[in-house]
Amino acid sequence: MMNQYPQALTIAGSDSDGSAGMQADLHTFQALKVHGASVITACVAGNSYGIHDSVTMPLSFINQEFKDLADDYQIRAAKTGMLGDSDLINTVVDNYQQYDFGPLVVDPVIITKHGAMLLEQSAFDTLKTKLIPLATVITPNFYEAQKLADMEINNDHDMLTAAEKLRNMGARNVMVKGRHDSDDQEEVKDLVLLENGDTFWLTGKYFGTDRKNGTGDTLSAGIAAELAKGNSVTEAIKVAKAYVDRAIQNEILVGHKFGPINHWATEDID
Ligand SMILES: Nc1ncnc2c1ncn2[C@@H]1O[C@H](COP(=O)(O)OP(=O)(O)O)[C@@H](O)[C@H]1O
Ligand SMILES: Cc1ncc(COP(=O)(O)OP(=O)(O)O)c(N)n1
Repeated sequence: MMNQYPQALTIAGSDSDGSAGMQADLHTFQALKVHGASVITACVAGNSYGIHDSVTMPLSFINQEFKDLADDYQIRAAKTGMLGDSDLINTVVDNYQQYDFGPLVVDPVIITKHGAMLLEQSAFDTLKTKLIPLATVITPNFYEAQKLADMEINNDHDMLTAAEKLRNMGARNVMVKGRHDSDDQEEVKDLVLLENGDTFWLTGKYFGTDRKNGTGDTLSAGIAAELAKGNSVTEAIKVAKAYVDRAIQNEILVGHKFGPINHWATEDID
């Protein structure tokens, strides 16, 4: 009998150095034993020193990618990553509403941890009003949560308020990722607000390294992979978080500066 693997979809940008974007998503799908399909929205040219150029895909091409997958594959969950501008978001939303690709994890990619803008400011409203209401889970980082909730986050209570604001925009479950920008900190704390109003915190040891590109993409792809297997949102988030933790804490030497996390970490340790 042929092996069967659940199928998941990443709707994201390509990152040429393989550290983030769609490449990180596909590494994650592979490691978590899910077949990864992709709708490519944009391409960025870059390496471990930074991003140097980007282009977006023609909207007609994106429509065709969706159609071809819907015609043939059985996608059980999807995630969005870099969407670039308002037209792209609208195209993704229209296609997602037309086809059945299962639960949707929205990683509201706005800016990389090294400061490259990956979403036009003029698209923030479209993101909030069109895409967020489709999210089964949304995974903003600290900066994105502040931008989307239009508030400053200074403490745990603020994180919860921001999560509630995002849920009021229509996201069913929200994971607000905590700060990790100071070598003085000992832990990182992410907050999860579930559809039923329950909350829990995920804490992990802060790991000081330059080799941590793609953490957010990996986390959201991990959640999508586990949802494609039929796991609950809570289980999916916990598995994805554990995967990212291992990938950060077992550095690999790829690139000369800000390198990728380690997608072999679970294999190497087990
Ligand atoms: N240096 C670090 N040490 C430990 N955990 C980290 C570190 N950096 C990020 N994480 C974790 O990685 C996950 C992805 O978050 P984050 O890096 O904030 O996303 P993004 O790439 O979207 O900015 C979160 O669970 C976060 O807590
Ligand atoms: C094409 C592309 N998409 C997304 C990112 C950002 O990746 P993310 O994992 O959200 O953030 P970093 O950890 O890389 O900052 C990217 N760089 N390229």
